[in-house]
Amino acid sequence: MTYTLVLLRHGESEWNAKNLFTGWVDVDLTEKGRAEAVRGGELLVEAGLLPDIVHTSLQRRAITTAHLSLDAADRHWIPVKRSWRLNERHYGALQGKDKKQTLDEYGEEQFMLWRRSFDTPPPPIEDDDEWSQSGDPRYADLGAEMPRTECLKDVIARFLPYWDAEIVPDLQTGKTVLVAAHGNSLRALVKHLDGISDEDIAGLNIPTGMPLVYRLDEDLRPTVAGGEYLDPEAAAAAAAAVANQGR
Ligand SMILES: O=C(O)[C@H](O)COP(=O)(O)O
Repeated sequence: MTYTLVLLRHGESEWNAKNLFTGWVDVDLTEKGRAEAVRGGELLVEAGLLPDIVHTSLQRRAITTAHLSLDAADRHWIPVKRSWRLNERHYGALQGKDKKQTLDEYGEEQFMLWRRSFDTPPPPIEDDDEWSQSGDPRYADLGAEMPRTECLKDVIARFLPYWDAEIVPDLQTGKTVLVAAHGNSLRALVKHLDGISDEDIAGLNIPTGMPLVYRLDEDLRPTVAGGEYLDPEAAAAAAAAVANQGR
């Protein structure tokens, strides 16, 4: 018995296209991002992988990606669960900043610490910053849990309770589970599934709009390390482009 989990990072967003740090800012998809989402759904059909349930973040780019892919796969009707715990990593005071300008201003080492280190968060965002989520009604119940910056370690800490309580039980009923989320919330999940070290996770990048399939054994260990992209060549090229953002 194996469980089937499909991970899908949202398609290209407006701020991916502009090369801006996004985090919890609720930007939309570009036309290219919408096409990626539709293509993701077509790849699911071609692989015979039809999701029975979908989990998304509370952010438009993941919600719309899930909808467009499932629509293309004629699975627009399946149950959906959403949680802030699947949101992108909160990028703190970097939200809204240009990645290249940030690299030029702070240098390679600091840029990569903020972007890919396991446990160094960017400076926190001020509540009156134009890109703060303070006062956003969708996070009203979070209270003191509402992040103002996060490193990957923080994302893992807020993501794992949702994984254990909501996603694992769905997998264990034999459902094909789609998780439509974000570059860094999916890096948190992949790190957990594959047991990637705190150092090595820095080198892992997740491309937009490319379904990544994990078959998990009964102990929730991947039968193939790293899972399998449905379009591996396109995924490798797109992951390299993510790694090079800011350059
Ligand atoms: O929040 C963002 O800017 C992106 O979704 C992820 O960015 P990163 O690849 O620079 O972490």
